[in-house]
Amino acid sequence: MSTAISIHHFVIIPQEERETYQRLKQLPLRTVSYNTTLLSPSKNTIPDNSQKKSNEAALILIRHGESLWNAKNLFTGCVDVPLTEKGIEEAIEAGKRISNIPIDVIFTSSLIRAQMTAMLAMIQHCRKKVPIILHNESDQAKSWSQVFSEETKDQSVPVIPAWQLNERMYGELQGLNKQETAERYGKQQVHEWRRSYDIPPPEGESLEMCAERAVAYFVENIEPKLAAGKNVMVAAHGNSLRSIIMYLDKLTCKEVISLELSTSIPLLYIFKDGKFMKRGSPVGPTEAGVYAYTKVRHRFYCSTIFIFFEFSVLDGSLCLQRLAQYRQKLDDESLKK
Ligand SMILES: O=C(O)[C@@H](CO)OP(=O)(O)O
Repeated sequence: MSTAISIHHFVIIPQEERETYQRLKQLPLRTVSYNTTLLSPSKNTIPDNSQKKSNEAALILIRHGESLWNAKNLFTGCVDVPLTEKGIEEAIEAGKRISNIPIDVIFTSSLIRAQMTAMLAMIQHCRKKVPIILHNESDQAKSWSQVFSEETKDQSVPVIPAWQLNERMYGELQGLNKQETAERYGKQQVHEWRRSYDIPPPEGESLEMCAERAVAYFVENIEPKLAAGKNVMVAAHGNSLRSIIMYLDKLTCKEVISLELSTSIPLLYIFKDGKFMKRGSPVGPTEAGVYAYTKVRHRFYCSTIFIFFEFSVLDGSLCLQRLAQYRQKLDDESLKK
């Protein structure tokens, strides 16, 4: 139901950003009418695929929310454990942050924590398309999960599970407590097993070995979708995503050591002309450990205060659009640096 609502958006801009904002205020703006649904915090601007330039696509990477073994501080690797309640909330929150970005296809690992995260996030999506897991474990599984209505297919988003995106196999550390393992083998040794590029944990995979399958899968299966203009979400794991980010950002073996990913924080990349451009997280305040947060955007969120008051629909929507343009401008500027 479309209900008129009054909202006025005051923005207090930090001194050093005021000039840019003044310039942005002069930009010509499309007027839109909002209904109550669209005015919820995560649903203020809805880009449409039809407006998207064909040679450009969005890539969202998301590490799963907190798992039961994350909460117990156990090495998990390829052991298939579900999310905690906190992990579920994190996934829902992540979904709110990306709810305005149209998603054409989702890739997940074959592990339940990544799949839960993708599904819970999609429930928040403004388009309300249904994520459907495409089972490919056997021909029968494929054939038995077919959908026979084009209209229903249109209202769904395919979810492709791939074991290649699984967490790195932690070998004989799986199920051990991280703190106790550090006490037993020494902090330095355990840090090398956890974060180095080429030192594998006992009987497990190094990041390099994990990259051999995860990055190869990304290049062969995910990049072609992006090149075809499809927006893709990848729900995976701390280390499989570290290896993919290493590839996207061309990080060195040394740089990747300090790359840490928070649980369930969506990272956004734009794929354009064969290149990946890192963007800040789509919406929301800064958080410790958010890898893709740009410096400029971080400063913006830290020093800007938003106050909402009742006013008119038109002024409210204009203000929201200007703010979105302002954020975009900050990201574009930060990308040039
Ligand atoms: O236990 C694991 O599988 C991973 C991710 O949670 O841990 P680490 O941070 O040590 O790579």
